[in-house]
Parts: sequence; C-alpha cells; structure tokens
Amino acid sequence: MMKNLILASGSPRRKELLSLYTTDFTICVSDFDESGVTAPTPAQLVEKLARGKCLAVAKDHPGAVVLGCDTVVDVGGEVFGKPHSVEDAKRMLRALSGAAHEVHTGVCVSDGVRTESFVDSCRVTFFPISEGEIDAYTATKEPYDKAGAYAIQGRAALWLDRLEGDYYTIMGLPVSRTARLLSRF
Ligand SMILES: Cc1cn([C@H]2C[C@H](O)[C@@H](COP(=O)(O)OP(=O)(O)OP(=O)(O)O)O2)c(=O)[nH]c1=O
Repeated sequence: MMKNLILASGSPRRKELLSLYTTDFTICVSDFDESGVTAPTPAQLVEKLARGKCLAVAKDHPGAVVLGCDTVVDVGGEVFGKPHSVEDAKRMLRALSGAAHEVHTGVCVSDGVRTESFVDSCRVTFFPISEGEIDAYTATKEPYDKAGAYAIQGRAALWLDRLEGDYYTIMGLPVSRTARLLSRF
C-alpha cells in the first residue's frame, strides 16, 4: 500500500489523468519559482522544473509520495511556455503552423528519501493554421493556460496532422509511464 500521494500541480488536466491511476491523492500546488531556471536543452529544462515543483512540496510533507510535472513546447530548440498575451499566443501558433514540434513533459516523484524522474517527448505535426483561425482561437480562453498556446484536447485537435508518441504527454502527464513510476514507491 502506497504512502499518502500528493499531486504538486494546479493543472486540472493532471488531476484528471492521475485519477485514471488512483483517486486516492490530495493536491498541494508548489510555490517553486520557475522564473530564471535554465537548462542546456528543453528536455533537461522540464526535468529540472518538475523536480523543483516536486521537491518544494516534498520538503513540507515528510513521509508522503509527491508527484511534480512540467510541460513545454519545443520548436527547433526554442521553448514555448504559457503565452503572456494575445500577441504572444499568436506568435506561438504561427510558429507551429504547418510544421512539426516536440512537446516535453518532465515527471518527478519523491518520497523525501528517494527521488526519481523522467522526461517523455511527443512529436506533433500541425496542418497550416490560417490567420483567421489564429484570430478566432486566441479570442477564446483555451490558449492561455497551456504551453505553446494550444490544447490538443480542445479545438487544436482540428490542426493535428500527425502525432508520434504519447498523446497524454501533450496534455501534461504521460499517464502510463507515470503509473509505472508511482508503482515503485
Ligand atoms: C500543449 C498542451 C499543454 N497543455 C497544458 C498542460 C499543462 O497544464 C500546461 C503547461 O503548464 P505547466 O507549467 O507544465 O503546468 P501548470 O502551470 O498548468 O500546472 P503546475 O505547474 O501547477 O503543475 O499546458 C494542455 O492541456 N494541452 C496541450 O495540448
């Protein structure tokens, strides 16, 4: 029987996906400051951020098993996080239009003694997105709490040409690999 499980995330998608594995967890959003965190590659960045969020909560909850995650969109090495404005969202969507990009999600689990992490990456190819579609999409709420300014589980599904990897990595939690990692705690 696993110790108390804490999801160190305010993301409703992560809560929903973790619920496929177990509903026996609580949520504690970390106060980890992501600004200024750097890494040599986007994949290393998400692992570092997931670890930071996880350990910030783990230090206050000894004896619990804590799960922290981070997701970014990677366009040829350039990192897209959540858009800061309508213009920022439009810039991101123009860069994603008619091209392939990677989505990286870092996952970290710690019980305060042992800490394990991994990164899962999914390659996404979008059909060309018209300026009209970008205008309409960025006028909705959908892009603003999502890395890369889109939700694949939302209306961005209409732009999807090809996907190579785990769909749930795009939504912020590669749930099968995460379940396997959690089962070792
Ligand atoms: C690309 C993409 C991202 N996302 C979401 C997943 C993440 O919630 C979010 C990326 O932001 P994150 O900074 O990884 O996470 P968060 O701020 O939402 O939550 P927390 O730090 O508390 O864990 O983007 C989608 O839901 N669908 C998508 O297609």
